[in-house]
Amino acid sequence: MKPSRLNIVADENIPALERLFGDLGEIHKVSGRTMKNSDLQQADLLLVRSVTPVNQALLEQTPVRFVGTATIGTDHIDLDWLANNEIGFSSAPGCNADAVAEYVISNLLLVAAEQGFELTDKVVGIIGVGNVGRRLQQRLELLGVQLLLNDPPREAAGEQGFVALPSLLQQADIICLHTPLTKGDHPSLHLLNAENLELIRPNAVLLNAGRGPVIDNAALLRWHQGRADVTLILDVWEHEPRVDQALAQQVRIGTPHIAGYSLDGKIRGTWMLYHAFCQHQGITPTITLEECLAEAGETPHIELNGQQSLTDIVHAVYQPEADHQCFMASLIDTEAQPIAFDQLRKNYPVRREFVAAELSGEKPLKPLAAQLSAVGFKV
Ligand SMILES: NC(=O)C1=CN([C@@H]2O[C@H](COP(=O)(O)OP(=O)(O)OC[C@H]3O[C@@H](n4cnc5c(N)ncnc54)[C@H](O)[C@@H]3O)[C@@H](O)[C@H]2O)C=CC1
Ligand SMILES: O=C(O)C(=O)[C@H](O)COP(=O)(O)O
Repeated sequence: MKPSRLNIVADENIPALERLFGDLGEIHKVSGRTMKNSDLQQADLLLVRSVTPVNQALLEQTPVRFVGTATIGTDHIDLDWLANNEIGFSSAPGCNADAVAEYVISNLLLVAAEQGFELTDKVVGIIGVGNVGRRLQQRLELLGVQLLLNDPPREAAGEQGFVALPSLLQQADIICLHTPLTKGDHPSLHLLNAENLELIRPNAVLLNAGRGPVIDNAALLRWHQGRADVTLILDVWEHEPRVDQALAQQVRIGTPHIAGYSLDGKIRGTWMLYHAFCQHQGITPTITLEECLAEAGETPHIELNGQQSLTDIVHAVYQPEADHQCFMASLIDTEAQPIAFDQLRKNYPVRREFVAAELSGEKPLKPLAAQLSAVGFKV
């Protein structure tokens, strides 16, 4: 006999679960990393994050009728199996795209300050111009940064304005990877590899906040051992939660797959699943995204005094160095490292998006006001 309330199994690291799904059913929280078929024997609805492979092994002979992943990426989901078994599905496209764009901007401003250059004197190459890449493009363009874009699937669909990957690698001073992990047309697995890493220009910055296996990590390590002039910023790792210790020692900034971890982005992800599930069930959603975000709390307050630079203000909201230091400390015990990786993610401090920051004090003058607005602050 079907229970009158839904049985919902959810990754314990999904925020706002009770707020959004509490009225729809009983929520059973489990570890996403170790979730198994036996956890789902009563489940009608399954809510996951990126660390749970959702496939036949997990779902066969369970009553699950709808799967939601509170993530942009879907490489952990066997979409064909879900479709063939008439199981409803939703991801959360774009939910944390602003967070990733802000992660990139914070990191680039950090490296620019350290190495004494201006972003406006550099060419930034964006590989993968979807929700994340496009938002990064828009913000950098407004800052006056020169861009090169690479996105073969969009180009094949008739969109204009792209360059081929080898040209981008040869010409860009800063390379940002934002492709999904795909294996079909235009596969992105090992998109950067031993052969084309050689094209990267001296003193470049290479940042990956897409998926780890988009760069062949073994090739990256070998290549970088002879190319220490290139600054590496890695948020994602080929075999995470296991991180290649030697590669981690080569990076300027290393983080445990948290580029998208703004509280805003995470709540938006859960809300998008709530909305999609309501639609699937023919229920009218009663909770708005704005209500949920208003309950997020902990808004950053920044008192402007006329002395701060764009970098100071951006870093008052998000400074990647702290994440990097925690990440490096998590590598010390090699055996416990994968567990520490997940712990850092589970206990990630509240990080808000730039738009949530409240600026008070001296009104910023041009050009700072324009720069703040370009990167996403409400000025
Ligand atoms: N580090 C993190 O915390 C996060 C990582 N991600 C990753 O970033 C990826 C991108 O996110 P979105 O921009 O929102 O996805 P999206 O689906 O909106 O855009 C992806 C873009 O990449 C392009 N693309 C696909 N294959 C390509 C290839 N071989 N070469 C160049 N471009 C290619 C697509 O045409 C599309 O325009 C996600 O799939 C996810 O894997 C997303 C959010 C957070
Ligand atoms: O949205 C995506 O795609 C991501 O990569 C997420 O930010 C990853 O977060 P988890 O789902 O692994 O918590």
